[in-house]
Amino acid sequence: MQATTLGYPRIGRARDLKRALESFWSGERSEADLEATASRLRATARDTQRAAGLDVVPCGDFSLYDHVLDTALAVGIVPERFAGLTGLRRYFAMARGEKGGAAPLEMTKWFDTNYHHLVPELVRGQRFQLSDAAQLLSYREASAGGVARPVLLGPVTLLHLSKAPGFDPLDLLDGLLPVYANLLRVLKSAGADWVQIDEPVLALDANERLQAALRRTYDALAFEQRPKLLLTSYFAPLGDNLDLVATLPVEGVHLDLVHGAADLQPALAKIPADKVLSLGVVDGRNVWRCDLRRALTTIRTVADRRDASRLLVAPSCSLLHVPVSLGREHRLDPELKSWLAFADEKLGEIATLSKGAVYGAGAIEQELRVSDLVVACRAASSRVRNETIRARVRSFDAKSWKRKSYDARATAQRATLALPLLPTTTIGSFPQTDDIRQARAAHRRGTLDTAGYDQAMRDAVAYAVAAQEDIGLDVLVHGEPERNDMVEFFGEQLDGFAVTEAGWVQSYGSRCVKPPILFGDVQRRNAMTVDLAVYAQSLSKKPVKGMLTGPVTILKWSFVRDDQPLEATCRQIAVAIRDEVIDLERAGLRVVQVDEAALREALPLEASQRANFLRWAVESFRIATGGVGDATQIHTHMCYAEFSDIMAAIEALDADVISIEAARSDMSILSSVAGHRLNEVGPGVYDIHSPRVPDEAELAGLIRTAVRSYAPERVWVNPDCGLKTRAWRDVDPALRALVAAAKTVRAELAQ
Ligand SMILES: CN1c2c(nc(N)[nH]c2=O)NC[C@@H]1CNc1ccc(C(=O)N[C@@H](CCC(=O)N[C@@H](CCC(=O)N[C@@H](CCC(=O)O)C(=O)O)C(=O)O)C(=O)O)cc1
Ligand SMILES: N[C@@H](CCS)C(=O)O
Ligand SMILES: [Zn+2]
Repeated sequence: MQATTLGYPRIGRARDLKRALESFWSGERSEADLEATASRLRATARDTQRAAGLDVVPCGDFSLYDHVLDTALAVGIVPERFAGLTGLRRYFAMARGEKGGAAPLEMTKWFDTNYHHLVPELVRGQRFQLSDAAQLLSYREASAGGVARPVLLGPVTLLHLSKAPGFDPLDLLDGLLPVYANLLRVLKSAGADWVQIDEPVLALDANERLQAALRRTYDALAFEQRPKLLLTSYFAPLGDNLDLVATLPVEGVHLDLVHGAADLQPALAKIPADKVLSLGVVDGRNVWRCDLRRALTTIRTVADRRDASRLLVAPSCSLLHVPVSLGREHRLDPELKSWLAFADEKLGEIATLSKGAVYGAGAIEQELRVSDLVVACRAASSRVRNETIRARVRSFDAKSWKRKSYDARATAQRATLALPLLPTTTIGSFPQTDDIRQARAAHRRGTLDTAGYDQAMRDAVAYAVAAQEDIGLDVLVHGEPERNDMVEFFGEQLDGFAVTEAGWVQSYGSRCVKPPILFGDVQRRNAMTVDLAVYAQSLSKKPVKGMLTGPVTILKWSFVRDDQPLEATCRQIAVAIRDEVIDLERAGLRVVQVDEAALREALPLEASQRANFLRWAVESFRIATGGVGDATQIHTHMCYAEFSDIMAAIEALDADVISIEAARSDMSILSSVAGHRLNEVGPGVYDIHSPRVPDEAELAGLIRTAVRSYAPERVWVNPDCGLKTRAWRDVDPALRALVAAAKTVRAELAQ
């Protein structure tokens, strides 16, 4: 029995990677500095995992930006437009774009997580070649001090996640497999005994096309001179893919026994006994301490039937999705803290379980007792349940969210808002400048008092409103300066949530989030956003949008309690947001946006669970937004473009206006939107994830595409997402170009 992980957080304890990347991009630090930080981070990850008692440590799980991009580069998938570039310049151009340069790769969510990966671009007749030695180097680096297992993204998942205009990416599999075979040979000759090959497509519902590709792949890779393969999938049960997995010619299989506990018995029956099983019993997606006794029972069930030398104890998935260490949390309530385990604490749990499995429960008696106590205390804690909240939440039913028809609402809204055709707006946030962040940091440290901080935020709002007036936007926002993050900000104010000091998790590249911890019943104590929204509205005659995060997004981007169905938790958040929407309307705001940026990402991977999820997700949104009058215009926003499969649910949200990401994919989302009654739609025309500043002609072209596929009187013009990551020097010209482009197309339509 050996203890292992599938991957470790890359960003470092103090977000060292973020700082190293951003200073490299700004030209302050050299490539050598960046590589030195990366190498130090990999060494620290290895040392930490070994010191925690892990027997096998993964390598190659580190990435400077994204592991899907790394894999694409390793096999030579480089779009033609980057052909003139090499090395890190090419790498980051593909990841983020360059000013005045080619557009970067698209970015999308890694399965149902808040981690974004880049989308490799394939062409017909795509040639592959082994072109990057990163895996080999990381293996050499890691194996110097102990047993290391290289991690590779599998060929089927790589192709499945890639863009292949007009053809099936899996058609290219035969050309790709020899490159993987070469890579495996190289790793073998460097000494790698095992390679972890991640094929999370196996968490998707079984389909013949993927299954055939997986069969073809692992048959082709079943040659003698290669390392043994540990095939992993995670985030959902293998389900109907289990029969396939059980018969693939690989030497080991990982099971996510947290999200796929139902796989265990069939896996034991079907996976041949001579294969290694990796038992993912520690939750790699959430922050609750593992119920060690329960996990040990699971491991024992397997150990009773299998040779222990062929078992691994592991987290359910890579630890990429949880913060690094609880060691940096000094302000968390001690009771709540005692319930938690971040990545480093999870390493300890894995090592303990492996010890308990080898030497018996007696060898970990102390740890089991503490774990039992935590489980019992959490279940009995008065912090978790509040009957008053529960009674109030139960009182909301379909009557509470019924609004009049869109047509009736639109008439009322047109009368009060008096907007032009193709109204222009933004998604909510304006640049989080150094001044804003420093004011917040000073306030946190106690060197700026609350009055001073509030004034700094009001100044930022005034600046944003004046800028929007000057630029000529039609519906304004206050700019969200007071929000460290669109979810954490609400987590700080709602009962039932706790926030961390340093619980950072990578979202994309150098960008991180600090998901709040939703541990108990949720309610709103006080108005959370009304003051600044009212202040912003007082500065302009144009309508200002109140700005809130929706219940599904708050739920999805928090670490959520696992002691009740998500539906019940989401409803509680919905009622709290409803109170805020109503307060904004009462305070005079005529437009309120309730972002559901995470709705698509929250869609369960298993098709059988989707309808139920979509029902309660839609109900939650409608509870949140259904308390206002007809003339109040409800906007929502989603910054994840893959939603052709949830269009009916998006329609059922019945928002008056929805803004959606579209720019990086050349408005291809419009083909899904057309044919649906989505009321009014704002397909994003400005890709805010890139430092590129779009020009007016490019934006006008995208707006023309939009009005060709959707009735012009229902089209809005806006960026893809919030502007918090950009600088005013870029935002200002980009939004001026956006307003000018809207005017140009408006004039064309009037002819
Ligand atoms: C829309 N997106 C979001 C997602 N998930 C969320 N939870 N929130 C989102 O907005 N998922 C999908 C996308 C992902 N997009 C982004 C975009 C931008 C960021 C980002 O910029 N993150 C920031 C961190 C934001 C934050 O919390 N800032 C704090 C400052 C924290 C800080 O740096 N503190 C310093 C201390 C400073 C001092 O004391 O001197 C420190 O801790 O060292 C704030 O504003 O107060 C980032 O920098 O990565 C994320 C996702
Ligand atoms: N209102 C938020 C939405 C991001 S998804 C923002 O503008 O940053
Ligand atoms: Zn967004």
